Amino acid sequence: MPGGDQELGTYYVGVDVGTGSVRAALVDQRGTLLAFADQPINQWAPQFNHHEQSSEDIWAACCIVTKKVVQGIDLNQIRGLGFDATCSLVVLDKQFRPLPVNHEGDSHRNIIMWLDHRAVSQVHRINETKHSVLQYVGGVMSVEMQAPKLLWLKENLRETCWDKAGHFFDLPDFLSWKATGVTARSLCSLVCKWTYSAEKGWDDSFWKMVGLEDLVADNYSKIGNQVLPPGTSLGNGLTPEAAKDLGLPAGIAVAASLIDAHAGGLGVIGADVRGHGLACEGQPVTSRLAIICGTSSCHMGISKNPIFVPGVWGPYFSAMVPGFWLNEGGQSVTGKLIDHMVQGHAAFPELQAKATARCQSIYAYLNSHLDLIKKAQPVGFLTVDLHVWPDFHGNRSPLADLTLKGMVTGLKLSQDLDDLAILYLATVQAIAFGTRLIIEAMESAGHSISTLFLCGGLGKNPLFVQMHADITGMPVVLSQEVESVLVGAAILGACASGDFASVQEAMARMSKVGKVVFPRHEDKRYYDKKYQVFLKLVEHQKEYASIMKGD
Ligand SMILES: Nc1ncnc2c1ncn2[C@@H]1O[C@H](COP(=O)(O)OP(=O)(O)O)[C@@H](O)[C@H]1O
Ligand SMILES: O=C(CO)[C@H](O)[C@H](O)COP(=O)(O)O
Repeated sequence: MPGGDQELGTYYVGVDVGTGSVRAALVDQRGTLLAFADQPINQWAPQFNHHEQSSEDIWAACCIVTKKVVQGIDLNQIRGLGFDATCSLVVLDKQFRPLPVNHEGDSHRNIIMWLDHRAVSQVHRINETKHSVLQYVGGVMSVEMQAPKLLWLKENLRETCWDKAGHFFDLPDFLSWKATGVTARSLCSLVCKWTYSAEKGWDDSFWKMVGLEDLVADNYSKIGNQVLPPGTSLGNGLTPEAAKDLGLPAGIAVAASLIDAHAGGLGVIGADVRGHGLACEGQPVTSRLAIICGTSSCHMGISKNPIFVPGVWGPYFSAMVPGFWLNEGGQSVTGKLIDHMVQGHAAFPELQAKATARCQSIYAYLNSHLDLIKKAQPVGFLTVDLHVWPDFHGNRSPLADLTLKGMVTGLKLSQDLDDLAILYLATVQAIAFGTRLIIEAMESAGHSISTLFLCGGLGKNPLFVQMHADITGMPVVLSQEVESVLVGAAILGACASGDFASVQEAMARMSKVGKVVFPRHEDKRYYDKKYQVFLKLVEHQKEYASIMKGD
């Protein structure tokens, strides 16, 4: 059990690999960040819907940020290291060298990213099998999961990739292997993205039915036949080679990893909420929904018994909080959608110039511009005649329809900064309405949610947070540490070190409430009307598709 003085001199390193950058933090036993560093990472999009990265680039970025956060620290005070990452697919050959996942044969690009939608035909065929494992991914497998991507590689890059492959890793597991030499996979990645069951293991019949029987033949050695709960200490800890790369002592405990959204969930969901006037105070932790909002948004709700929510991933046993089932709703592009809408507008250069002149981020500038133009009315009312449907990259939850597209209605001929600001507001609102739709689906299946715990890059945007509160009608809790995903990664390191008896204990000690944003109930009628329009948009989109399909 950690004690007062010991707490001050004991640190963990958390490393978070997001879509756009790698971040690291030095975190103490109270969950306070003492140092933070980040480093952008490369992405390639060689064709539409293909998104690739490099495991060598990502490891190099992990090394840069880790070295930075431990500078000037007595390294003996670091007790554990935890990684989280996006659920992207890393491909290595039998000697653990990168293999190309592209027609160009560029082996540097050996990662098919999570948001890659190349395997559309493969996922359709997988879903047509109606195999029972699909019950545990919301009834429909997503093109963003690993089975369709593996099938795509087998069908499209047989000689250059599939036949030579020795190891297919989820990115979080690649990182823990790189740090320790241990190829064991995390229960989190295998359960959430690879159809593994925490209770029954792999289902041979699924892999045979979808045409990936070769993975069964060698007892799943390429995709993982040793599976450990997140936070378990791996092998003999950090290898001397990885220790040199990262600037850390060899032998320190390294944890079995988590997917990034799940690390965010650990970083926020277990906080002590007493004294904040929240409905979840004194209620089970199952009344909390963690929302991790970066490039995408992930909605993580837990339950004591399995809850089957059509179109919402899961239920996954012990994939985030041990002993609890997890349902994971999601929106494939949120931060990326806001960036896309803003950067693609004709007034973007003007916005950039004005924000730079004021030394503000473009989003801080847009938020203050909206405050100027709203006059006496609430800011959200500026979009009375402008509505957005946000599925520019398909719908992950709860419609589970990757064919859906984005929609905007209410456009005018002007293209000035006011228009840009209002379009940005309507996009933020559309994402919040998408969250409301996911919450409604989870509640009608049996969840009972009263409070949102929001983190990720979009948690730094006060407008995004307020709109989530107003549109869902629920309070939004922000953590004391903005970089809560890194707190989640550090919690893994803390568990691996043995300093905490359980993930739950580490969560309770290390996640802390910061600010609470309450909904403006007086605006409810307006948002209820906008929600009606929101639902009509998708109904109409489906009608258009059906008209165009008809004779
Ligand atoms: N200070 C900020 N203000 C407003 N939005 C922000 C800010 N920082 C990041 N974002 C938004 O957050 C998104 C990235 O979040 P992040 O958690 O870093 O993503 P990822 O983990 O996917 O790399 C960006 O797309 C951007 O829209
Ligand atoms: O599928 C996911 C989690 O299960 C995430 O959407 C994916 O990992 C990307 O995360 P981020 O938006 O933070 O980059």
